[in-house]
Amino acid sequence: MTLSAEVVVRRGDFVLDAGLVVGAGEVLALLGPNGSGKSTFLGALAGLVPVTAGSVSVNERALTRMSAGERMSVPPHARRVGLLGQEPLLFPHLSAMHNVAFGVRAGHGRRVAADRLAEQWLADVGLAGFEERRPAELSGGQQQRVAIARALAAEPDLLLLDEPMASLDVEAASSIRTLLRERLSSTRTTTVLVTHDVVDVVVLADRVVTLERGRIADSGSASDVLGRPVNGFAASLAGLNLLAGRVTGRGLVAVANGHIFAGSGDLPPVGSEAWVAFPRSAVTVREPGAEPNPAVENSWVGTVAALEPAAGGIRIVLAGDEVIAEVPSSQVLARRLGSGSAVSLHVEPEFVTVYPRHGQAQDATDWKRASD
Ligand SMILES: Nc1ncnc2c1ncn2[C@@H]1O[C@H](COP(=O)(O)OP(=O)(O)OP(=O)(O)O)[C@@H](O)[C@H]1O
Repeated sequence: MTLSAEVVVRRGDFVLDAGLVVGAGEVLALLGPNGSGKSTFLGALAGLVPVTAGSVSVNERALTRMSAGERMSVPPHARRVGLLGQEPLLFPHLSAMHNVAFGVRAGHGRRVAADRLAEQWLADVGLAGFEERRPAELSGGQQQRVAIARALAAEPDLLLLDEPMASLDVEAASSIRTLLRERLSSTRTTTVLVTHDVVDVVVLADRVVTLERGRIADSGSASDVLGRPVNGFAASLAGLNLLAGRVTGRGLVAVANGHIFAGSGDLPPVGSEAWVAFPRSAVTVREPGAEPNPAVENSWVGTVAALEPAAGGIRIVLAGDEVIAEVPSSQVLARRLGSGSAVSLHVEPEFVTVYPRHGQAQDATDWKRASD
């Protein structure tokens, strides 16, 4: 089933004005900073949030048509659209099997064999033997498995996933992610997945769209959007620093604060605007006193504004500098770094990617201000 949506939704001062096409069986990840309109978009697709103008259809079936001459919206329960959020929202008084059987009946519109199919679904999500348990007798991860079985058993034309792993611990999230991947590909369910987790994108998504302030900011394959980001949100999700600059020489880009970066990639001509991207983890903190020569690229001095936890170490946030460094905690301890410490930083050119910047009015940190 192919989803086509082009909607305008007004919520107070906020306006969502965005379109999506998701191919049959495709999993599209919808990313964006807090408040960019992801849940509003899912709500519009599910029929839970009123659409001001535009249309939503799945294959040839219109779900919403809002124009000057027509106001039509299929109610949520009649859309054949499944919605699964952070919370499993199971019926507490029903057993796991009856929760799933409810989904089966919703999809098939009849009672026949619902329990048998539900049993099969529970086995498919790794819960054989748990049929008679009520939600309160299941772990959070097991409850989410039941919710996935219930949603997919209804054979929805479109499945909407709103951060389905966000409230699970790392281990449960990982197994639910694997389960979703198997089930979505075997059922070829057209899916829109909202997430803040890069692992969800890498494991589940065929394609990625980023939203910023209610508009589509970028779209493409996961490797395009995360490997060559054009906004700070996607860069941050990918663990990259992203700086806007201008090409000053072959492979050299001067960024806003005057630092020069040498890198490689799809090099635009001298004088044109370019992005400079490099992993936060590729930034090294040098010994104090090893002051950089300002004439040498990729080295600069900063002041530590804050130290934060990061995967595998400590994130160094610099004062008045967009660059973030993620280093092993041993480096921070050895150099006794703390708020206010001066640091000498460096990134090897082999980690620096340069690519053209076409007419993007926003700078890489705009999204932070937008989500404040
Ligand atoms: N019921 C509502 N009434 C009015 N405005 C709302 C309502 N719900 C959300 N908004 C506004 O709509 C905008 C988009 O919110 P939305 O929840 O869609 O963003 P999001 O991208 O899903 O954010 P998050 O990642 O934090 O969940 C925000 O500015 C929010 O304040």
